[in-house]
Amino acid sequence: MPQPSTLDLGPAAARDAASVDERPILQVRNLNKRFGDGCARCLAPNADFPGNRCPQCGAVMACIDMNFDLYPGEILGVVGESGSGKSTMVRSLYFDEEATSGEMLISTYKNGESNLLTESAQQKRYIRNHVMGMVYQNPYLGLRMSYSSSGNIAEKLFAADRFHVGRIRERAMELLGRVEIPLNRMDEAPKRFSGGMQQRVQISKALANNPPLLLLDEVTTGLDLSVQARVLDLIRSLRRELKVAMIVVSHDLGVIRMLADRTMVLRQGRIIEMGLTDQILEDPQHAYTQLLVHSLL
Ligand SMILES: Nc1ncnc2c1ncn2[C@@H]1O[C@H](COP(=O)(O)OP(=O)(O)OP(=O)(O)O)[C@@H](O)[C@H]1O
Repeated sequence: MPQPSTLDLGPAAARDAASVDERPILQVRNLNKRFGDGCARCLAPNADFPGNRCPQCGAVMACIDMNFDLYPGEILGVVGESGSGKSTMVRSLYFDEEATSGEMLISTYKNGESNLLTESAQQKRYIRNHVMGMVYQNPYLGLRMSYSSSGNIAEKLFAADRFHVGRIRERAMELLGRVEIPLNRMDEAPKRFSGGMQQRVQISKALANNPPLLLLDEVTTGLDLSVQARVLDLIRSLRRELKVAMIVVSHDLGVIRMLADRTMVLRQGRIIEMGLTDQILEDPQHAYTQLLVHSLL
């Protein structure tokens, strides 16, 4: 039986599979992201060329016709080799990149009837503050390093029109306590914290307004194994307690095995396989997944 390369923590789904509601929290339909304008060759309806870079104009098709659902409280893992489109996919869902086309529906936003990708910039800001949280591999992207940790959380609460100073302080204490930042350090700036602590502050900031959906992009990459294990444990317990749905991008199958109920495999911008994590890791169907699993385990 294949074993994860770094952390041997056993399958996630068997231990804490959340009760999965019928209606997806997130539906993604035909998501496309192209870097570059494209040309007659790559924009043709049945364009066909090896890889995802147009040989004529150099445009990169980073996400091609991606379709998937995510259920409340579910963790969906995303794996694939470098350049397969993992980060571009989550960055497009969080509006860090402008998707070229497609639909994204979230059941708690306008009753799941509005395509978030075509909302106004103002609505997208609202969605990023209320409906989704993002945790980046690089904590400098998610935190203001010279603000205090409590100030980082306050910033997120302000953005959601929560201005009561006493309640903001209480909420910061609650969140930082939950991610095990000592409260006597809550007024310190994250730039003085270790990498693992910075990721924990970033997670607490992303959760400040109780979003039902959290996107995590390689959040434990580069951390020591013991620090990594603590962050992963935190993510699992948050899912259990808060029932927040998550998309977890990682090149580390140990992380995916520990966290994800289902996993999607990306190759050259396309989803080539999706299924229960145990099935993907132990009985991959697609030849590329077999290669990926065997090379990464
Ligand atoms: N700003 C950009 N301009 C042009 N091409 C880009 C840009 N960002 C990403 N790409 C291309 O899009 C494709 C997907 O990149 P992406 O970073 O999403 O892959 P990834 O699977 O996250 O890779 P890694 O695991 O190395 O982070 C790659 O071919 C990449 O070169």
